[in-house]
Parts: sequence; C-alpha cells; structure tokens
Amino acid sequence: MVVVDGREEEVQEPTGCEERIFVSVRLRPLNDKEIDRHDVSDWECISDNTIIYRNGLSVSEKSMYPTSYTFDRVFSSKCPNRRVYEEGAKEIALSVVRGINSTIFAYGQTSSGKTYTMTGITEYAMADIYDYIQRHKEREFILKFSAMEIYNESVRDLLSLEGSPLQLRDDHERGTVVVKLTEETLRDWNHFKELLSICEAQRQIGETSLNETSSRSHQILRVTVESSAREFLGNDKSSTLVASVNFVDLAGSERASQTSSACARLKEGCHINRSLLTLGTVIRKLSKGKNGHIPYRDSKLTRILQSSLGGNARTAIICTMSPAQSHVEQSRNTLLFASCAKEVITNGQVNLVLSDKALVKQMQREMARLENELRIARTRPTSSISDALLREKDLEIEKLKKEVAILIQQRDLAWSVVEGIRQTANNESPGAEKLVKVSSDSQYPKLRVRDRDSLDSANSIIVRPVLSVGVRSRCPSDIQSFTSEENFLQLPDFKLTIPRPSASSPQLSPRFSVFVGSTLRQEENNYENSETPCKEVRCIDPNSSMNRYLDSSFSESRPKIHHDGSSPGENTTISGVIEVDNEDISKQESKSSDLNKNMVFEPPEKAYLCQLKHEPYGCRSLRFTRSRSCKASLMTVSQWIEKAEENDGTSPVQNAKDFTERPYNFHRKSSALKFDHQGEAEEFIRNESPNSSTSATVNELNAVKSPLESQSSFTSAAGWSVRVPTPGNQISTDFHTSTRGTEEMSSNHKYDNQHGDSPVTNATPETYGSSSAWPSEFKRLQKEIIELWRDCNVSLVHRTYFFLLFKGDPKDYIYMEVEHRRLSFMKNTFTDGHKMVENGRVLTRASSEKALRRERQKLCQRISKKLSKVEIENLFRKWGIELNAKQRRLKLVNLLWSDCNDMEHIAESAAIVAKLAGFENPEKTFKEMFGLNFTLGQHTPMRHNTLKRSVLSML
Ligand SMILES: Nc1ncnc2c1ncn2[C@@H]1O[C@H](COP(=O)(O)OP(=O)(O)OP(=O)(O)O)[C@@H](O)[C@H]1O
Repeated sequence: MVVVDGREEEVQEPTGCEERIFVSVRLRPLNDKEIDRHDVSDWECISDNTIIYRNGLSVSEKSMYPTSYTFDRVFSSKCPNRRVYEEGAKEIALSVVRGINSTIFAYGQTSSGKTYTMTGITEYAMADIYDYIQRHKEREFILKFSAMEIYNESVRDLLSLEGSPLQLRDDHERGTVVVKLTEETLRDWNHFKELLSICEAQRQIGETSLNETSSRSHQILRVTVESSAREFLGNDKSSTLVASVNFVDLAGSERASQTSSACARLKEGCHINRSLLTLGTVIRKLSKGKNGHIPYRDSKLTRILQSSLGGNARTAIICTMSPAQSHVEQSRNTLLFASCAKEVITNGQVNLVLSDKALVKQMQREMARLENELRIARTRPTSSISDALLREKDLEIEKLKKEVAILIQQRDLAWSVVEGIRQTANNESPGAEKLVKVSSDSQYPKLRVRDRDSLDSANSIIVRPVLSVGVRSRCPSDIQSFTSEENFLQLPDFKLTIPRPSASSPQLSPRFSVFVGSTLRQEENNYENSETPCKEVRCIDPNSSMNRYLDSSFSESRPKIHHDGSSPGENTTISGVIEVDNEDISKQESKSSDLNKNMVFEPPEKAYLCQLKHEPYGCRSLRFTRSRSCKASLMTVSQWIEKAEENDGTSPVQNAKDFTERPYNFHRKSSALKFDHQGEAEEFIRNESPNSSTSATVNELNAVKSPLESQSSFTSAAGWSVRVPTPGNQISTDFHTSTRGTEEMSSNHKYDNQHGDSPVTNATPETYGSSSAWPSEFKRLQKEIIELWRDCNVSLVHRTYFFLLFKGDPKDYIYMEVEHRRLSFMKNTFTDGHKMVENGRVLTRASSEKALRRERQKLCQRISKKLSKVEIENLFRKWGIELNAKQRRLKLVNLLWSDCNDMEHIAESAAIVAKLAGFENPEKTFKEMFGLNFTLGQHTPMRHNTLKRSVLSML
C-alpha cells in the first residue's frame, strides 16, 4: 500500500526470489558407434534424482569418485524430450511470460545429446509460450528472436547470415526477428511454426557455414517477450514486462587433449575450453557464494550469459552424458560440473519497463514511502531527544531550585544585616533620616566624592555607608583587577560615598592618615589601565597614630603622612575630603591626581579597601571593601587561636601579620568596648607573635580614640565599618550593587513589604520589645542556636562571645535571627555534603570538627595559665573528673559546651572559655560585630558568586 497524489493505491508489485539453478542429468542411449565397439553403459538412473556408476570402482577410484550422484532430476536414456522439457525446463522457460529472464543450458561432451535435447526443449517451450499468449491476448505480446553463435571467442549473428530468409521480412531487425503477435498472427499457428522453422533453418545454415564445426561452437537462441504490465500496474497499459529466455546449446566439453593435434584444431579447442573453463570457473565460484570476484568477463560465453549465471534469471541446466564406459571420464566431469551448478543461486526478478507516466507514479510512490519513513524517523529521534532534553532540564531545574533556596537564605541573611544596621543607625541617631532628606544632591542619592574644586563650593557633607555586597562590576576592569584570592565578593561591603563638604562645615573636614603599600600600587596600576579609573586604596580610621601600625618591612615604603593641619590623635570625622600626601602615589596617579589629593590611606594590616571611582557623571565614590591585607582582620578569635596554634614553631612575625586585629581591632573601633583583661589578650598576642609593631597596634587600641568612635561608628568583624550618624552629618545605610545602579532605601523597603517571607524584615525590635513573646522567643532561638553551634562544630570562643553578649535584650533579635539563619545554612550545607569556602579555605564538616578539636586542645593548654590550681581542682570535682585521671584537662575541655539542653552547663562552659581565652567581659563587645559578620567561627556561609547573585536577584 502506497500513497500517490494523496490517494492510497494497492498495487501488486512484481517480485522475484532467490533459487538454485535447476540441474538435471540426461543419459542418452548408446549410439551405433558405441554399440559397434561393444561399449557398455556404466551409468544407471536409479530414481528421478539419482544416477549411479554401475560398474564397481577400484579402491583408488572409490577415494576419488562418488558412485552416486543426486540432482533435481535425472533422465534415463529412454526418457523422451517431452518429459525432459516438462520436468526439467518448462517451469523455468515459461517464466519469461511473467517478465522473468530464464536460461536453459545443455552441457555435455560432444555427441552426448545436447542439440537433441535443446531442440526438443526449444520447440516445446515456444509452443507453450504461444499457448500462453493465446490465453492472455489482452497483454499485447511482442516476441523478438535472436540467434547467435560463439565460435573461437567470436560472436556471430546467425539471423543476419547471407541467404537467411528472415532478411526479406519487413519487421526484420539486424540480428533479431521481431514478430508482433496480433490477432491475425496468433490465428496463424503455421506462421509461428514457420518462424521456428526459420530459426532452425538458420541454425542449420550456420552449421553448414561452419563446415561441421557447430558442435564446437556455442549457440544461443534468445526469445524476448514483451507484454503490457497491466497485471502488475493496474490500469497502466504503457508499462511493459520485458524478459528473455535463452536456449543455449553449448559446445562439447571434451578435453583439449582429445582435440586434433592440428594447429587449427588446437586453437579451436583452446577457445572452446576457454569459454567452457570460464563457465566452469564461474559456476564453481558462484557455488561458493557471490562474495569473491566472478570472472564473467573472461569469456564471451560467460559475458553473454552473465545474468543467467547467478544473476537476474532463472536457470536450468540439463547435463547430457553418454552412458558408454569409454566416456566415463567426460561423464564424471559433466557430473562434477552439474554438482557445482546445483549450488549456484540466482535471483530472477520481474523486469518491468515503466512508461514515463508509470515512472512518475513510481517516483511518487517512492517519494511518499521515503517521506513516511522520514516522518517516522523524525518522530522517533525527536522523541528520544525530547526525553533526553527533558531529563536534562529536570536536573537543571532541580539544581536551580537548590540554588534558589540557597539564594533566598542568603538574601534573608543579607537583609537581616541591612535591617540591623538600619535599626541601629535609627535608634542611635533619630535625626539621620531628616538629614538624609536635606541632602544637597537629590539627583544622586548615593554618596559621592566630588573634585576638590567642587568640594570647595560644597555646602554639605553626606556620608552614607552603603552596603555594597561586593559587586564591583561597574567598570569591568574591577573584576579583572581582583582575580586574586581576595574574596571581596564574599562579604558585604560598604560603599562610603562622600559628597562635597561644606566650606561652612570645617568640623567635617577630613583628616586622614595616608599609608600606601606596594600592593596598593599594583592595584592602582591595574586601575590606571582601565578606561574607567577605579582607585582602590586603603582607608583607615583617620587617626594620626596609624603610623604605629606599620611594621618594619612596610615602613620603608610607607608614604608620608599628611594630617592637613590636624594633630595626631585629634578627633576627626570620617566624612569629608580625604587627603593624600604621597609623592609616589601622586606620580603614579598623575592622570587623576585630583583623586589622590583627597585620599587617605592606612597600612595594609589595618586597612579596609576604599575604592575611589570616577563615575560617569563626574562624581566619585569611596567604597570600602575587603582587601588581601585586611584578610587577617576577618578572622575570628577562634580562628586566631587556631592560626596561632598552626603557626606554632613558625615565624612569629608571620603570626603577628596574620593575627593582629580581630576581634581586638574591633575593640579599638568601639570606645565602649573595654576588656577587663584585655591586657591578657594583648599579652597573649605578644607571646604568640612578639612582633613589636603588632604589639604596638594592640596597645594603641585603647590609647587611640578613633574618630569613628566619636561618631558612634563601629567596625564589624567582617572587615568593614558602619558609622552611626551623629548630628552634623548624615548617615544612612543602603543596600545596592554597582551594576544595578543605586536605589533608595525606600525601594528596598518596598521589596521587603512585597516579600514578607523574611521574618527578619517583618519583625522589628519594637515588635519584640512591646511583646511579652520575646523572652520565650529569645530562649527558643538561643536554644536552637546552641544546638546549631554543636551541629556545625562552631568555635567555642565564638559561642562564648555570642552567648555572653546576647542575653535577651529585645534589640538582640536581629543578631539572633542572623546567627540562626547563618548556622542553619551552614548545617544544611554540611548535611548536603557540600563544602564551603572561607578565605580560600575549603570547609567541610570534617574540617570543622578538626578545627574544633584543635581549639579544645588550645584551650586545654591554657588551663594551667589562666586558672589557679584550686580553681582547676574545683572544676574537676564539679565536672566529675578524677583529680588523678589521665588527660583530665582535656577531658574537662571536651566537656565544655557538650550538653545543649542544660543552660547551666552552657553558662558555666561559657564562663570557663571566656576566662581561658582572656576575655571575661564580652558583654561589652559591640553586638553589631555578630550581626554583620559572616565569617564568625570557622565557616563562611556564603560563597562569592552566590552572594553576588542573591544580591542581584533582590535588586
Ligand atoms: N536421448 C537421445 N535419444 C536418441 N538419440 C539421441 C539422444 N541424444 C542424442 N541422440 C543422437 O545422438 C546424436 C548426437 O547427438 P547431438 O548431435 O545432439 O549431440 P551433441 O551433444 O549436440 O554433439 P555436438 O556437441 O557435436 O553438437 C544425434 O544423432 C542424436 O540424434
């Protein structure tokens, strides 16, 4: 069933099939000569299929020759031609009327009866063809006759021979007799018989002309039958079936040795044998399959009969043999040939010659079929591809869902921080909002630094610490410049934008100390190369004593400090013009010297990165970000202890460099923060890293009153500072990214309102402060946090700090919430088997456990130093440790913070850790440190990119 022109047509396609050559063997009777010489018959057909050698074989002959041969048919000497035709050739010969080529061979030695057999078969076949035509008159048959002879490897057309009566006929074509069998001719059987007789006559003529050489030539009578193909193609009368039947009378297959020794005869025999030998070779090869080369071209005979030998034809071979004993050798060769021939497979196909119309139809059918196949083929792969794509997309969706969950956590956490800052600022400076409103630069609500010239004309200063969350892609070169291990993206940054100061506000004139390190220069050079100059410098507390922070290695390259008239130690404000008095920087920054003139830097160990930018509108902003040099400042107490322990035995100078500040420089930032035992902490630092500069730094912490402190500013342990506004300047917190532009805080609040899923943004201190629910909520949060500390192996020092610091004040809610979320995130991350990166370190649950063990060991070492013998023994007794037990100190330390359900135990543990760590009044610690610190403990819950994304998604 095929579709043509949109119609389905059922067409009987002519088909052929593979089949073996039909091989039969025919014995002739002993002829007169054989009888005369008393030759005997050695062969006998014992059945329709088997012929045997009657005489007994010698032992040697038995090993060489079989005595019995089986074929499709065997015909005895008494079998008439009719039966040989009927049983050995008819079916195959008549295939021609169905459009299938066919060939009837007669193979055998000379005088074995080939001609005798083929004459009878040809006559009967033609008679049957005639009968068939008579019964299928509607098919309009055309018969074409041709006869050829192959002699000495030359082909002759027997029908064009001189004197042939066929030449006189009108429908004669050279070498072919064409007889259109019309009603008239079909009625004239005699006429058809005449044709046959003509052919026979022609053959006789050929024989005559060859001077009795006919037995040494191969003669082929070919009858081509053409008829309409209506039987196969329905109404299409123009297409035809064309097939030929070949009647082949081969030359004798005797050996060359039996030919005349005369030269001519020898040559003739060679040629005969050439065709016969090639025929034998072809048959033998074909009997073994068609894989190898078949030498059809090696002889004329095989070339002409190529399609009949293993090709598109049905073939029957009748092997004739003499029964005489004297010809036994030739007879065996004939049987051997017949045995090979019966293995040959042919594949006769119906030969359909399509008319143009039928050809078009056929092509259409083929196209329709191919299109169907293509459609199916497209459907199948598409389906499989779709499945694969769906699976891939599903995985991607799952992955994105997880990322979204993480980002939501990060967003909430970041907003918690922002809210905390905002609330702190509002609480401590009620006039801040009002001052913000009177900003002179309403068009650009973010804070900016203008050129010095313009600063002169400025009439106000607005300092707005802006939570920048580390996205600095406003100029692409930023990113390129920060491909180092700096993880400024990891932590929220503040962008401090300082607009022009007011000339009438001299109290706001900035007085910054300036220190520029080599790292800074390199970074600045990077910025210089960018189209948008972004200057990253170190900005510090504007305190003249900052030069003390310089260590010996740095002091050589430190720039000159310019105080702009301010005396060291003078309380100055952070807001306003930042002045730079550094020759090196001025040279390097000659192209933008106006920027440097207003910049103040601090030494790397104490620095926050302050990024000064040219903005498209000509303004500049200072951005505080983390730098490599302030990386140490990001470390927590526990990290500090851990690091100190790690560096035991290493250069103490290195220790001093790495562990100089946190949380101690944070103490420095807060005037209210004074440890009773701070001296012990400092002593510890000196003991661990007896670097003079570091010691000086620590010693200066209390001695120096930061201008930030004067403004109620504070610095988070995360490495950036937030200043609480005081009357006279304006401070507000904001949350923005450089790439997305700036948005007013109000818009962020809108976001909060629209996304009320954050309990932090929904809850306010007032909410808890005015509610009796807060104490219970605090206890719940505290208990969960304690459990999370345990689950996340958080530093005991951190726990202690936090526990002692947040004791239930309603304002603590934000820090409790932040801590809770941070720990939850951390726990989930560890539970999922993920890693976290903190300051370039990969943190896992295992590594956190290891760090906690080290911290306990470190604390264990400090027991003897920090506690008296009596205190220690009392603790052992109270905690159920035998006084003479091995490793009793370590057992004691291991018990610290071990029972999360016993708040008395927790409180006692905190007291012990505080004493061991040397900070016994942590309640005086600035609480914002925890609210803003993402790196407390050993872990950093946010990764650079995820945090960045989370911020972008929020904006
Ligand atoms: N089955 C048969 N019954 C009676 N006579 C036969 C039979 N087969 C062959 N003959 C006779 O044997 C003689 C030789 O036969 P034929 O000419 O057909 O042999 P051939 O194989 O064609 O020889 P060549 O190879 O020389 O052409 C003929 O006189 C023929 O009449």
